[in-house]
Amino acid sequence: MTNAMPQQAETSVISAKALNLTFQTNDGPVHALRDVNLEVGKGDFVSFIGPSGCGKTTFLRVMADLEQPTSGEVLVNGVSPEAARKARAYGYVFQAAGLYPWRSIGGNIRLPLEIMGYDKAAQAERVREVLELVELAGFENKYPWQLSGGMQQRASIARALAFEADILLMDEPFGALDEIVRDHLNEQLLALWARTQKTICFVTHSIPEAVYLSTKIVVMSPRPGRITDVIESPLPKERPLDIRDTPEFLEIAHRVREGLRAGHAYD
Ligand SMILES: Nc1ncnc2c1ncn2[C@@H]1O[C@H](COP(=O)(O)OP(=O)(O)OP(=O)(O)O)[C@@H](O)[C@H]1O
Repeated sequence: MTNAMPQQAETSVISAKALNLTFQTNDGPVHALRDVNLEVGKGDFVSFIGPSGCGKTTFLRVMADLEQPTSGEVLVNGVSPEAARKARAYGYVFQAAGLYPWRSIGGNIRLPLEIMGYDKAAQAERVREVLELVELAGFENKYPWQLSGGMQQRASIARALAFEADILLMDEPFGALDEIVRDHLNEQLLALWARTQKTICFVTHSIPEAVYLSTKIVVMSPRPGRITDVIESPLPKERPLDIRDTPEFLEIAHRVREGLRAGHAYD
């Protein structure tokens, strides 16, 4: 018997077409994004890597409806970023954990749920679930200052996961952490991604981090901010940390480095 179901075409979760964004500043126009085209499939883990000022954060902010493009189009889940924001299609994790110091960890995670009108029982259930996902079960009543930097960043990820969005936008979430903690969080994030099947857009400055985490690596260069290479990773989904010593890993890292070098102005 043949399967009569048509093969499901890969659905684009993020689709950018001829995207341009120019900031008007007192020193003249800044071309933060120039002719950016990108398709991100469901369940992809996409890293954006490039030197300071190449438009990584701006691109993420366009997806999140925090910046408006000058021209071109971005669709998130097939709709405008504004419609996606209203539908709570994504969670956003910032560079700094950004937890409210006067609220407990549980209170911080509950905040978006309170705003969205989840009832008390559903809030409690969701907080418990996401704290487990980021391995912070039992820390609900602690305050941010009682947690290490890595734990705070995990709590911030838990908050972004709380309202069950399919997309996670992460702007250099581990940039301020030391390498050992960062390695550990990278492992945990991969496990979380595998468990939840989310689509993740992740900004980073680190080549090993981008190669270790991603199914797709987007290399960007500044002035004007544009995409110079998109690498589909041949690495398996199952990735122990020591995969970073394999020839396949080093080959991709080399290609990313070459892409960064080609687009670098050295000024
Ligand atoms: N609101 C703004 N007004 C004017 N210029 C801006 C604004 N936001 C960003 N820019 C400029 O746009 C360019 C891209 O900035 P963006 O923050 O997206 O870069 P980035 O690649 O994320 O950098 P970093 O790695 O340092 O975070 C930079 O030249 C920046 O100075």
